[in-house]
Amino acid sequence: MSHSIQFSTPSRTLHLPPTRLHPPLSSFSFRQFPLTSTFKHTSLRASSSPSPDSSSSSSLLHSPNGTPAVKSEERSSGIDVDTVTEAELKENGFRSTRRTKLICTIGPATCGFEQLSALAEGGMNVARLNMCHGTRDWHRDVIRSVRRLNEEKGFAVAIMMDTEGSEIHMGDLGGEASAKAEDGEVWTFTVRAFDASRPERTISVSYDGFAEDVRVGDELLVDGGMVRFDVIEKIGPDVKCLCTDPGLLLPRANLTFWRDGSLVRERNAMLPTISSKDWLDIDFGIAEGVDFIAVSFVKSAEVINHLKSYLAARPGGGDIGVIAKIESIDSLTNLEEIILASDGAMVARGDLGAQIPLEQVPAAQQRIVKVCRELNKPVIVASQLLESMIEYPTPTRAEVADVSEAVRQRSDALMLSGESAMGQFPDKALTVLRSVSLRIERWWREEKRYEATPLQAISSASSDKISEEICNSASKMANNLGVDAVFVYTKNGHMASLVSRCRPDCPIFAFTNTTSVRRRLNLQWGLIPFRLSFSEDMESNLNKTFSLLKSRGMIKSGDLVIAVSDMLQSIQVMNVP
Ligand SMILES: Nc1ncnc2c1ncn2[C@@H]1O[C@H](COP(=O)(O)OP(=O)(O)OP(=O)(O)O)[C@@H](O)[C@H]1O
Ligand SMILES: CC(=O)C(=O)O
Ligand SMILES: [K+]
Ligand SMILES: [Mg+2]
Repeated sequence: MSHSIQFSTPSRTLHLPPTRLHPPLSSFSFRQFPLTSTFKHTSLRASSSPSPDSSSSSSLLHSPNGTPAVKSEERSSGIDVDTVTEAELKENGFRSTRRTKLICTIGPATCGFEQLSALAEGGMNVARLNMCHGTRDWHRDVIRSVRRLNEEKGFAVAIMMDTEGSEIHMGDLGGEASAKAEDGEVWTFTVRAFDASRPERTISVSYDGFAEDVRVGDELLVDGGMVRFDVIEKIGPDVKCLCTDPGLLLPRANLTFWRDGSLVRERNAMLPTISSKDWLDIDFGIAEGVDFIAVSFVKSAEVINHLKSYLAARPGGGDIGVIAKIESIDSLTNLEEIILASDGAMVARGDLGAQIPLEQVPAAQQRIVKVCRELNKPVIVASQLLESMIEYPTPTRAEVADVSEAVRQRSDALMLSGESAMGQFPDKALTVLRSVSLRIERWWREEKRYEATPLQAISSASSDKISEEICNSASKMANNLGVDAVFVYTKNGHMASLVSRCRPDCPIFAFTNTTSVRRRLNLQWGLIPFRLSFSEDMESNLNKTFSLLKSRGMIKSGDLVIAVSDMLQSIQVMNVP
């Protein structure tokens, strides 16, 4: 049985494009939705089986006679869903499906096909590549491995490329993994390049103006204070520094210098947010078809707009989401306009904590998460979530509390950095993120602890306003009726993000017809993205979806669902036939 609320939109008042119009009904009409029971069953092979050994062929669709497989991208009548999500749904039921998305930075510890495969099995939704490290050939290999994994094993792992940016950082230590600076040692920071191996106690600096900008008496902080030096002498391109807080120097670590207790932003503040090297990396990202570009050290909305217009003008570039990394004082000053211009934001606490006092980072995080939610942009909480797991197999209690807080704030995604890039326990770290997310989500859902965040209206165009109201109402209805899932049919993903923004109690099945939109949706809270070819006819879409999901055992007769769509602006409530 089905009820539908249709928003009839007389063109006289709302000027919707003709394709959105449907026969005039009373503004809010309930009608029976006749669902045919003559489902055409497509025979699906291993894709419905989550078992690891069968998953290598899991995205292949077999014809009823069991002959040749068709690649997921080529078939038109099937449905693609992430094999791990599918397994989770079947195992735990809809309600306990994880809502918080997980991002892993890929590095030497995780770049092999089997290692990537293990991360995908462990729940990685997005793989991040930090262009500060590695060669383009190395990154290309990782991107291709992830794509192969998606095709062969039925995942929808998205790829996020993170730009290097042109803030001041150390060189790469001539191939060494780290260097230890001891208390009282004198080190040389230099803008000279070394031809051969790195001279002892010498570090190269990326910024040519460094030796001119620093002054004797300044304090030099590596990675926001992991190691500290006092500047004691300047000799041409070399700056002699005395180590005052010992520690490990890591390749390409960020450098800041402080004078009289304040961060010095001299001419380095004028460095371009996107350097010439970054533009080459961006061209590489477009050519390789990455899903997101995360822009480091964003200072204003202009750079985001600039990049977005650059992407829009390039084939395939328009499919790439631009994520603003909030990690500088300027980005906090211009937060709202930056987030409005972007397709999402990252709370990059590592560098942020080097630019503002550490005790201000939690409040900044809360503010960024809140602004993103209000403006309907996905938000990622990043850096040091499980830092101790780089070396140890269990997290500290404090780290678990930090992860819990990010989940409780209902951020869209959590990110691993060194834990997955070069740590000893990448899979265990991912398991901790997954289990803490699930536990906190369940706890808060059961106790109905979520404060009702009043969401401000964000749309200006009238048809967008209708979509927004539909999603707000559908989410509220979903909570009040305790439905099993919200189904959203969306071509460009916007309607799905509007439902996600409401953070309803049930999972959101987002059906879209392109694989690139499907992968991008994988960053957003609570969305379970499916690829499905659908038509303008909601009745046939629903029939097709029910049939395909039932045949895979993902839904069953009697499940209560709410369906919304951006083609036909309607809300339908129905039991699966
Ligand atoms: N592609 C890579 N190759 C080698 N090492 C890597 C790679 N990516 C990351 N790492 C290692 O993992 C550590 C943490 O990685 P991550 O990219 O998260 O650094 P970050 O400092 O948090 O990011 P950012 O440079 O964007 O501020 C790095 O310091 C580096 O040692
Ligand atoms: C992730 C990142 O860039 C940071 O935390 O600085
Ligand atoms: K970076
Ligand atoms: Mg950073």
